[in-house]
Amino acid sequence: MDISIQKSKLHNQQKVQITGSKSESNRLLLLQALYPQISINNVSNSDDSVLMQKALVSEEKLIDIHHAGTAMRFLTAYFSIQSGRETVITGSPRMKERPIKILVDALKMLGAEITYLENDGFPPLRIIGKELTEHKVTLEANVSSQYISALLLIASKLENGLELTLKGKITSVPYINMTLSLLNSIGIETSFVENTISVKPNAANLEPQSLTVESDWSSASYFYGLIALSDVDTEITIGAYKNKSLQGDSVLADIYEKFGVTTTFEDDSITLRKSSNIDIKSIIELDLKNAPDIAQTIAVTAFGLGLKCSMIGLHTLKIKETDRLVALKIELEKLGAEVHITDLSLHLEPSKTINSNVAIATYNDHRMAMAFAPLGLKVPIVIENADVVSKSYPQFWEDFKAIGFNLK
Ligand SMILES: O=C(O)C1=C[C@@H](OP(=O)(O)O)[C@@H](O)[C@H](O)C1
Ligand SMILES: C=C(OP(=O)(O)O)C(=O)O
Repeated sequence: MDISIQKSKLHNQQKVQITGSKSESNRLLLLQALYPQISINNVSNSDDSVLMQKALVSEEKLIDIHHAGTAMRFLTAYFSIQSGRETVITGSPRMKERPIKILVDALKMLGAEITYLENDGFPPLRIIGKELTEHKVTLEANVSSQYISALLLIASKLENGLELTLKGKITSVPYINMTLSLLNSIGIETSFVENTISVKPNAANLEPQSLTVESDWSSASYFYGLIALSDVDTEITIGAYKNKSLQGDSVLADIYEKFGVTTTFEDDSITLRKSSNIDIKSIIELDLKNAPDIAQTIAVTAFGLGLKCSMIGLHTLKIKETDRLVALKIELEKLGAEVHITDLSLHLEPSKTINSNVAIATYNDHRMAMAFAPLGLKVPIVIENADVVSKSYPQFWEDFKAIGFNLK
C-alpha cells in the first residue's frame, strides 16, 4: 500500500497517545518469561513486541521473528538457556544479513550450543538449550549494544551470574543502561564500571511486581519532525512520557531546540511547540552514537528546513532494517538534496527547494516511511509500502490523519 500525502496543515493543540517503548517492552517481556511474577502495563503494540510475545509462549521448534532485530538477539540468548529444548530461530531475508556472530561467540564461550544453518555469523540458528556453566566473557562492544543487552537479560539465571568485559568503543550506551535499570527495578543487582558489567545470580524468587512502560520516544520523533516543519505556535501533546526517561532517544527534547521546538513536561505527557523565541542555527552538528534510531527523522527535518546538517556516530545504521545511510542519501536526493555519506556519517548541504510528488521508497524500514512523512507539510509526497510502519508504530497513519494529514 502506497500512501499519497496531499499538502497538509496540522490542526493545532491535538493530543496523541503512543504505546509503550518497543525496547523496554521487549526487555520486560523476556524478563517476565524468566520471572512470571512480573506484570507489565502499557506494553508496545508494535509488530516487533507482538512477535516477541508470541515467540516466548510458542512451543514450536521453529520461531520466525521476521524483521525484529532486538527480538532475534534477545531470543537467541533466551533459547540458549532453555534446557533440553531445541529451537530454530529465523527471520526475514534482511534478518539473514544482520550479523549475530559476536553474540553467538559470547554465548558459546558461556557454554551454549548454537549452529548456523545457512551463512556463518548470520541467522537462521539452531539452538540446543542447556545450563550455561561459565560466567565470564569478553566481547566487541562497537557493533550493536543488543548483543550486550541480550546477555545481561539472561545473566541472573546463570549459576554464577555474569561478568562481561567490553572491548572497543561502546555503542548505543543508553540501551545498555536501560537494560541494567530494568534489571535493578525488578531486584537484580548489577554494576557497570569502566568496561566491565557484572550481574549477580538470582536464585531467590523475586517479589510479585507490576511495571509500567513509558511510551516510545523513537515514535515521538516523528511529531518533533512535524512541529519543526510547522508554523510558529503550532503545538501537539503526546503521552505518556516522563521527564526522567530510560530511553536514550529522549535526547530529542534537547536536539529539537536547535530546530525551534520546545518541550514542556506536564503530568504524564509532553507538549511540543514551534517557538518564535529560538534562533535556529544554520548548521546542525550531532553525534548520534547514543541515539541511532532518530538519525533519519533529524536528517529529514534539517532538509525540510533547508539547513546544513552533519551527523556522526552512525556506524550502526548500515546493519539495521536496511542500510539507512544509503537509503537516506538516495531518497533525500530524489527530493533535491545534496547528501554525502561515509560508513559512519551523513552530511547534508542546505537546500532551497523541495521537489514535489516524489515517491519515497521505504526499503522494508518503518523509520524511512515515518521520517519522510512530515515533509507532507511542505509538498505533496508519496510514501511507498507505507504499512511498514507497523514494525514499531502500527497506528502511525491513523494518528497522522487525526491531526490533520490529508492522506490517500
Ligand atoms: O536494545 C535496543 O532495544 C535497541 C538498540 C539499538 O540497536 P544498536 O545497539 O544495534 O544500535 C537500537 O537501534 C534498536 O532500535 C533498539
Ligand atoms: C533498529 C531497529 O530495530 P531492530 O534492530 O530491533 O530491528 C529500529 O527499530 O530502528
